[in-house]
Amino acid sequence: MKGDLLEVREATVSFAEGRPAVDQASLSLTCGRVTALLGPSGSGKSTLLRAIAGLERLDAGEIRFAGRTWSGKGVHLMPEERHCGVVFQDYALFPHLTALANVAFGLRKGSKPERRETARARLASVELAHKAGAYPHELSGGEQQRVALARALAPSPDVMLLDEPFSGLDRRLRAELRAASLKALREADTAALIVTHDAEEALAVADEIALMNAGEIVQVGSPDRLYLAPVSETAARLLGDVEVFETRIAAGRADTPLGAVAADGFETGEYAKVLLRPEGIVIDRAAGEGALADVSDRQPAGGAAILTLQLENGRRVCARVPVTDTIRAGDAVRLRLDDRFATVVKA
Ligand SMILES: Nc1ncnc2c1ncn2[C@@H]1O[C@H](COP(=O)(O)OP(=O)(O)OP(=O)(O)O)[C@@H](O)[C@H]1O
Repeated sequence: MKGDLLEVREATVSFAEGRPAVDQASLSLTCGRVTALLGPSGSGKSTLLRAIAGLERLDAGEIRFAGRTWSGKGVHLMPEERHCGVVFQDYALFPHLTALANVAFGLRKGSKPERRETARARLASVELAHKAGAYPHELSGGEQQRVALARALAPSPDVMLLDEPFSGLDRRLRAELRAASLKALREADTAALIVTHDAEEALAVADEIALMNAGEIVQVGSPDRLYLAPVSETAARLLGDVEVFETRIAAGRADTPLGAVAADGFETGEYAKVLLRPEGIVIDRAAGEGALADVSDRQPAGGAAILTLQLENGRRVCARVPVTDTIRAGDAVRLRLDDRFATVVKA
């Protein structure tokens, strides 16, 4: 129901000696919202998802939904008691059942005709009503994944957990499947968690992103906030390109070769890092103000071009300009920073 919360509090899962696979991770999921769990391979994303689904036990911490403990001290509800829908990357459809029968399979409530009706509605919600009678081998990869989604959504779960659901598909199909899935998830009003290692995908699908690294949740927030105000260099790099300038705070400001950034909450003399997104590098023609730089390279990137710029002190930075921009390799330019794209964090 709208507003219900799934709360993961300091959840820890260990498989062996040493660092736990999930290390005191905290996260909240809200019904009607999609959260992306983004992190590199091996960071613990699947393990956390499996713990929420009840497929892994917690060593510490707890998982609660709408105030009821699912996992915690002395409590471990079985997966079927959690009312979670799970979609894995490999679809796992029953090969001998039609698309409709696959979707109807997990339904327990209602008469047989009612269950068929619910299954039909779910297939329609992923735009596959016309494939109800097809067997999995007669469906494309993207269609199979949509059937898997419809099957997981059919019993109207409180929580939907999707582990890399769009990988293994080509770019165009991925985008289509993503749009269809998001529509179905939002209509279903469930709390959805989508695991991905693809930053672009996380930015595209999520109302909220949780960044995971080495078992820990390092930051949670809206895509814009995470892009513009990362809490650390690690968090910044998980979501996209960033230039990092090591600096020392003086008079409430952090200096970089491209200009200063306000550094509230830091002491004078403290070491810090300025994290600057590529969009925050402003390029002026050589006559303007700012740090002098040579354009050492220009690479096309679709509608944009990536410039490599060498500052007088030898430091290189990369910036994006529209493909229509006439700056070329060999040009001399001036650079300054737009502090809306800069954040100061502890060194
Ligand atoms: N059943 C298991 N037994 C032992 N170690 C495991 C088990 N499952 C996961 N691990 C380990 O836990 C760590 C986290 O794995 P996990 O699969 O959760 O990461 P991930 O972020 O989902 O990675 P990927 O994106 O590659 O799927 C890894 O070091 C992995 O080797």
